[in-house]
Amino acid sequence: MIQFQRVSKVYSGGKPALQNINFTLLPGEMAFLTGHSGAGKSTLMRLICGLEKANDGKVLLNGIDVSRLKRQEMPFLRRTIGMIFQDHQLLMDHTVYDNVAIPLIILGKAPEEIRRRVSASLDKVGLLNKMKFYPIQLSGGEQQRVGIARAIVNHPNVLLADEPTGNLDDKLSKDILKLFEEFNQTGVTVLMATHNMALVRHKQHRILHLNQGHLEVKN
Ligand SMILES: Nc1ncnc2c1ncn2[C@@H]1O[C@H](COP(=O)(O)OP(=O)(O)OP(=O)(O)O)[C@@H](O)[C@H]1O
Repeated sequence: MIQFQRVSKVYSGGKPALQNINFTLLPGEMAFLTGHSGAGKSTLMRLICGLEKANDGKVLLNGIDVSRLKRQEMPFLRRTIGMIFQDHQLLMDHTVYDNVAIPLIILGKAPEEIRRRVSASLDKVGLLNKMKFYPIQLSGGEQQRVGIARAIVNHPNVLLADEPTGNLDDKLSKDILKLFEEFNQTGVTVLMATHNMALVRHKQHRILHLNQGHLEVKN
């Protein structure tokens, strides 16, 4: 579950990026986070995973106040979250397999478990046959799917995706969205930021709309 209680964020020297944000995303819920460029979408995502701290209010993730966690407690929090970025942040000098394996290597998992989980993740995103490729040998959509496989390899119960379809055409964007919906159907809480209203318009999921740092919850 993700809960924001009267959350505000101001970057030093700037105007408020988020003002008095209140919402709850229930376990297993899926929602879109929309808004114009600079509305505060990335800031909100970064607050959930502890990459930024709120100036005011509480950000609760599975009941834990993220803004009060100590630096050394952060890795425990991050294990429960899968993060996907627009620019996917893959290591270009590592194979697809290695990129997906990284979170598990960091956690010190046994090689056999790593093999099993990486294969399962790559299978889910349809890239099992490309595990030995390097990211440069893949299309933009495939690279994005490697980033998704890496985000789900540790079985997170929350998936945060910040403009995951930003660089992709309509067909690929719909494919990626379908993938998130499939994860959501297995009980994963999903929050996906996008400025692509056409992509989300006919979907049933809740829309959290940011307008200059203020939240307007639609439907
Ligand atoms: N590290 C930072 N330091 C100072 N100001 C920042 C920082 N990051 C974001 N901002 C400012 O906070 C506001 C919200 O930015 P944010 O990146 O959260 O918006 P966004 O909705 O994700 O935009 P986009 O769709 O363009 O990615 C903007 O005014 C931005 O300039």
